Amino acid sequence: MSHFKALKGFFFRNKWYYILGIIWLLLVDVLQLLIPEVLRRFTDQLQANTLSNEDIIRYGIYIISIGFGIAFFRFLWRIYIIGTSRKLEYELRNKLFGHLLKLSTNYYTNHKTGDLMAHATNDINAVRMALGPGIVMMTDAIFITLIAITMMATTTDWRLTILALLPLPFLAFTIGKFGKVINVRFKAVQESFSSLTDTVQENFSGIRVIKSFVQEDSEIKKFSVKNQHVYDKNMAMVKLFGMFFPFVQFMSALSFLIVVGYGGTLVIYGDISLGDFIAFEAYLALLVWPMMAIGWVINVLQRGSASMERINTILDEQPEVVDQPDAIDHKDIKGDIEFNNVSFKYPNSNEDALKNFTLSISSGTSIGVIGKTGSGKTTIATLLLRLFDANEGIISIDGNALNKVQLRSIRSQIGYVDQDSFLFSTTIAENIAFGVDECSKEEIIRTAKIAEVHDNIVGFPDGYETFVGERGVTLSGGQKQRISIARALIKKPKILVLDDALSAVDTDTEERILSSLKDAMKESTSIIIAHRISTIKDSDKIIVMDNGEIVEEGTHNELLENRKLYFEIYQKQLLEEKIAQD
Ligand SMILES: Nc1ncnc2c1ncn2[C@@H]1O[C@H](COP(=O)(O)OP(=O)(O)OP(=O)(O)O)[C@@H](O)[C@H]1O
Repeated sequence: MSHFKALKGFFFRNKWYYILGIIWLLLVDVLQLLIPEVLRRFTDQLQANTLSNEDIIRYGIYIISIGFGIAFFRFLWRIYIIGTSRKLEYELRNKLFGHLLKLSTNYYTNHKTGDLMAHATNDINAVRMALGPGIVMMTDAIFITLIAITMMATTTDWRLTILALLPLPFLAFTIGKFGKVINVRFKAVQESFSSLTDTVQENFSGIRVIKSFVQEDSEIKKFSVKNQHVYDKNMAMVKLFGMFFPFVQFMSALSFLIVVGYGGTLVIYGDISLGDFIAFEAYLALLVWPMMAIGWVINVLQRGSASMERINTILDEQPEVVDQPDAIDHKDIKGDIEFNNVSFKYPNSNEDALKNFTLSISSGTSIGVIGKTGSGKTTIATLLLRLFDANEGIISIDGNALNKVQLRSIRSQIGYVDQDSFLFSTTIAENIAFGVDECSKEEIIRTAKIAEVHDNIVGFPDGYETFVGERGVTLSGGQKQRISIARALIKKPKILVLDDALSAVDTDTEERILSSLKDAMKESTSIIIAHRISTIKDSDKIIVMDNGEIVEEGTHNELLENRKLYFEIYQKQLLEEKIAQD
């Protein structure tokens, strides 16, 4: 339970909600416990033949008033306790999401999205259940049990009380055991269902691959197997509950049998009144539910505590890349970039992605980066954005080492277009304006024009208000890339990084984009990573990467004269173009 300590701030802020909620809850219990007393007096008067019409009305009013009081205070405790647990869920979810977004990119390499989603849904829900319904049931069960037993023993007969309660500890113990099995089976149901939803999600996302490989029948079969698994797990649960409820009823019936037998004898011999007998039965009926609840409460609290532990593990996780205390806020980056003897290995890799990498880029110039796949091109951008910190060497902007500058000031002044061109499921306008707090429609259109995507956008039914993704239009790879370029440009970045961002665009459009960019980005430094020579040939300087190192550098013409790797790539691409034209 110590894992809940992390929530002490929340409890402290909301202590009055919990305290008042528990008071309302106890009031409901007191009112419930009054009913047997009313029944006792009513029956005794009935038996003694002293019941008048006014008495009947009076007892009726008591019962209705108690019923009304129970309903009213039950409403209050639900609002105070269950409502507060919903508030806890809301705050915890915000905290977890905010924290997860602050963690470094490496965290996401090592953790599956499905697991993170499970923490954000199942674990938070389990904590809410423990600290809402769990607390209610525990308080309720303890209070009702204590008062009902005291009332039974003091107002009726202590021997009858002991005998009637004999089956109950056994009942509570067996329910606890049942609870454990229920827990295991419930987990199995959840796991099998989560695996089924993963399959469905993957099938829908990969529907084009399934269709083009004619794999519908095989996928349906695989789905069927998983569905059968879910069914089997659910049936195991159904069978367990099928035994659970009759068992509880049988065990509580044993208690009632004892009361009927021994209590009936006590009534016949005049040791207790008929009213005592009726009240006793009513108290006993009130006890069955706490016995059932106690096993459930233990499970809910255990599950909540385990979930809180998992959430705490995430919340204790620290971002790997952070601002140093003396990091400066470098507001007006000029764009001079230096990589000085930089070496870097990804955390879960044995190979250097960059080796002794040294490169100097002056502000306002453009540099083209080309090389084989996996040669370290993207890693240059990754390190410049400080998504990872280099293991050795220094990277600096305008003479300031990157780790001496605040992350926010670096990243906000770099316009990065990544290879995936990921867009959010919202309008095209909102996607373009993603990186800026405010901007005019004209500004959005202006950048879309530079990125040569304006004509495509106005061709969509809702223009700039067209939804992208599942709820809207499906964009071509080239359209996505150009919207991503507009998204980077609208930030008016001091450094622009295009990472293979024109690969899905035809060479004519590419030429137009590059020439518009040249005008728009006169003051900025550009790093253009590409596989096609046409994308980088006009850059002020080109570097050729191989195996994490620069193997050639110079202008397009210089590199062609070198007749090395760059020349080879050029020749190959010329040949490919020729074949394509023929
Ligand atoms: N997150 C990562 N974890 C481990 N290794 C990685 C990671 N990202 C890249 N690598 C490895 O680092 C090396 C350089 O990768 P990088 O993405 O920089 O290459 P690239 O030249 O941009 O390739 P491409 O042209 O295919 O985009 C590769 O060997 C790659 O497998």
